Amino acid sequence: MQILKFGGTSVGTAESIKALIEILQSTPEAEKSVVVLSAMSGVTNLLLEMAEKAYAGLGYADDLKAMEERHFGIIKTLLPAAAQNPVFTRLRIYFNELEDVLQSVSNLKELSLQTKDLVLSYGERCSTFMISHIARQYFPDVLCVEGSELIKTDSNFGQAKVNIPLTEMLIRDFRAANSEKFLFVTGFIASNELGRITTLGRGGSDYTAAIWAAALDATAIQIWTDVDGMLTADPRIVEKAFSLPELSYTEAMELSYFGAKVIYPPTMIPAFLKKIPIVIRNTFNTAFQGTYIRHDVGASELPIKGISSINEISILNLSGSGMVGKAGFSGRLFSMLSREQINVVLITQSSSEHSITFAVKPADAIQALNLISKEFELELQTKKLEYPEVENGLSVLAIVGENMKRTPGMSARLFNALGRNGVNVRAIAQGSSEYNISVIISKADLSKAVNAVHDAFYSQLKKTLHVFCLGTGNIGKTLFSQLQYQMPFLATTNDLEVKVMGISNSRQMYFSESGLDLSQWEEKLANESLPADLDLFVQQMKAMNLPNCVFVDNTASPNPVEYYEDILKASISVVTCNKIGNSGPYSRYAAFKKAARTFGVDFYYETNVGAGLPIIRTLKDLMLSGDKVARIEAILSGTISYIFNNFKGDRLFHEIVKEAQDKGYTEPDPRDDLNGKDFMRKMLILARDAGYALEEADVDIESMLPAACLAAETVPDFYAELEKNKAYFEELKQRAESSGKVLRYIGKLESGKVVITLQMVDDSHPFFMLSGSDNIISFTTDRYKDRPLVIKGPGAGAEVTAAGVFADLINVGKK
Ligand SMILES: NC(=O)C1=CN([C@@H]2O[C@H](COP(=O)(O)OP(=O)(O)OC[C@H]3O[C@@H](n4cnc5c(N)ncnc54)[C@H](O)[C@@H]3O)[C@@H](O)[C@H]2O)C=CC1
Ligand SMILES: N[C@@H](CC=O)C(=O)O
Ligand code: NA
Repeated sequence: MQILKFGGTSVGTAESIKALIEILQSTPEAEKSVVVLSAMSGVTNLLLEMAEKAYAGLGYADDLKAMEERHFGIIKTLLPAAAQNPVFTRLRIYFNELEDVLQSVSNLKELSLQTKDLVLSYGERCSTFMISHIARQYFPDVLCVEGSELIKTDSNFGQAKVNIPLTEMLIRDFRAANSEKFLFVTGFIASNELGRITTLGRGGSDYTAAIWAAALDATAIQIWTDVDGMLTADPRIVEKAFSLPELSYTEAMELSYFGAKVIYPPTMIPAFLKKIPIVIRNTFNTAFQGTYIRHDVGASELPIKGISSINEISILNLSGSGMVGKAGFSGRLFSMLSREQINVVLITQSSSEHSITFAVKPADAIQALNLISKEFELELQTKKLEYPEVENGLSVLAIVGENMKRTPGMSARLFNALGRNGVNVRAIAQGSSEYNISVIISKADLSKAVNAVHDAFYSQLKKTLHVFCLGTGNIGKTLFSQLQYQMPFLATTNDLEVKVMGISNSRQMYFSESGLDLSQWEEKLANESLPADLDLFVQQMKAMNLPNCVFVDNTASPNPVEYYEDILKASISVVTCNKIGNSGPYSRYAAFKKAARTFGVDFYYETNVGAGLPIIRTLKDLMLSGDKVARIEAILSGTISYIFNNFKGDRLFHEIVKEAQDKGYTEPDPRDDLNGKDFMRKMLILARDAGYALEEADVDIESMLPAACLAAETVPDFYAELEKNKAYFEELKQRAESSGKVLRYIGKLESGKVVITLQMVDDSHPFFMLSGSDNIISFTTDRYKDRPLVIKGPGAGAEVTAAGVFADLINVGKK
């Protein structure tokens, strides 16, 4: 025998009532079960409003009419004409009674809790009578039951306490006397010893179901609602929240305590005591098999069951020497609050006993403050206690699950996710049951925090990186197409999803609420963009306050660099291929590193040296493991490498430079390659990463260009000068070729000094054999002393560079 309870939305429309009937029809032995019904959705609130209007002397006739019409509409739609009359008649009686009650409220200007309960009772009475009659069309022995007569309570109207033994006896007797009937029972309402209507408070119809289940030893309670059971988090906050197949009672309790509104577990206690399983089902999606809440849950793969949250909370902090070692202090505090019906949501106490922090609903905060002022007047006056202050604008986030008890590292995972996302934790509480760890955080961070924590715990889901990209040139656009192409691969092999939330070039910027469709970035920028404004771009990125957020700089501009430190300090990781940041003043380079370390985010710039080649990463690993770099020798200009590798036979120097530019090897301004500046930047960055605090002026560059080329004021002038000086380049080439050598532009770091020189090397030199845009780097270190560690490969070009940026992004995502 089961109890089936249908909530307000499940009885709210003709469609949903049809669905309810279908559910009953497909329930095996439905007639043996008991159906408990709520009022039609919105009706309870409407009744309350009518009562209040009557009390205020305002008109309520329209509302009453609307309520009547809603019910009558259902009757006309779902009952054949011949069956309608008795239902109309009964409901008219109810509406007349209700009108009389409201009229007296209006006349007497008196609205007691008792009267309110009476007014509210018409919601369940109307819906249950009506639906039981509709059900009669399909089931022969339906009986509508005024549940209020069987559930006996005290006279605490609005939140009456049930006399369980008496109620259970009445229910059992009633059932025995009607054993052949299919019972449809009003939820929520009960009566006191005088037979006056009372109500059961929050979650009242669930409570009715649980009471009936316990009284009749039901095998299960089905709670039919309008969502897919209990979810891992509030789906309005977390898009990826998913339905839980199974929970223990305790987990359901903990989860619902903060938030999850599907059921109100305290009402389930009668079922809990008798170990009756509860299943939450969706009237509008019967394919969903339900969330089971039961005593004997199986082992779960999930590290936690869910994340619950309270959007708005206030905290009070009480501190002072008067508390230390004072037995009974907290007892006095909390019993006083409970006496005054102030619900304390969470408590933390420092082990020094010097302070207690507790959280309450914002509406209770001022009252709590006043009560404390009174209760501890003496202690406050004698300064044994500090005057407490209320802090508002806070939220609670809690992770819940029985598995936490057995698994170490759960809190580490929670705090790591919060820390990396710059969520400051104001207070922490862990239930001694270890089923729940709660943190108090700023309300502005709640959504980011819940999403970040959800990503951190449910690793079987894709983690989402929220990315903001500057630059849509050579590298930027290649990155977008790689991202777009690799999206499915990322999802399957890396459990990662990359959402580009904002893009900008130097002219326009565009933000997306839900992540940009990368096949449309050009149209979006062209048609739906704002004028580019870097300041605003960064502001907006911060304001969106998204979890796992990354800023990507694919420009060659000094401007974005000004924001890196600030961005890192906002707990947003930075990935950059722009070398200007790391090769500027050393103090700024150091500040980036420090900000990333302090705020627990990543600052990745692999492509600053050798494009996608793993140079920065390799050097970092060497340094991390305590190795010392004695010497670095390298060819790090892909452009110059390409030029020297192709400057052969009768080819002209300036033509090959143009070719390198067309192939995307050069900087946006190719002069930056040929004048050695780009190479200088790379050597400087390497030297700094190797532990040398060098500045640009410390790098000695031998120019490979005649002075006139270096002086060219524009890029076209530069090309013209290169052409004019073709004899110079020709002579260089001849000299090298005639001695069986090749031209190489080589950087060297040794003893803390960096030099970049133009050399001619023969085939005995390790840098002799290069082709295309190859870079080569050799590290001589304490460990790689006799034979250096060498990395070689294409060191320029859009594909390899964008791929390096991409890899940096993925590495941020992996954390
Ligand atoms: N080409 C290569 O092989 C490699 C290039 N890089 C670096 O990649 C970066 C980008 O190079 P390219 O894509 O070739 O340059 P590009 O000139 O093709 O594109 C630069 C983009 O940045 C945008 N931009 C400039 N200032 C901006 C600002 N203040 N705000 C927003 N957007 C701005 C421009 O509108 C353009 O979309 C450079 O820093 C370069 O050093 C790094 C490694 C290798
Ligand atoms: N312009 C650069 C590209 C890589 O940083 C080069 O030619 O090496
Ligand atoms: Na690299």
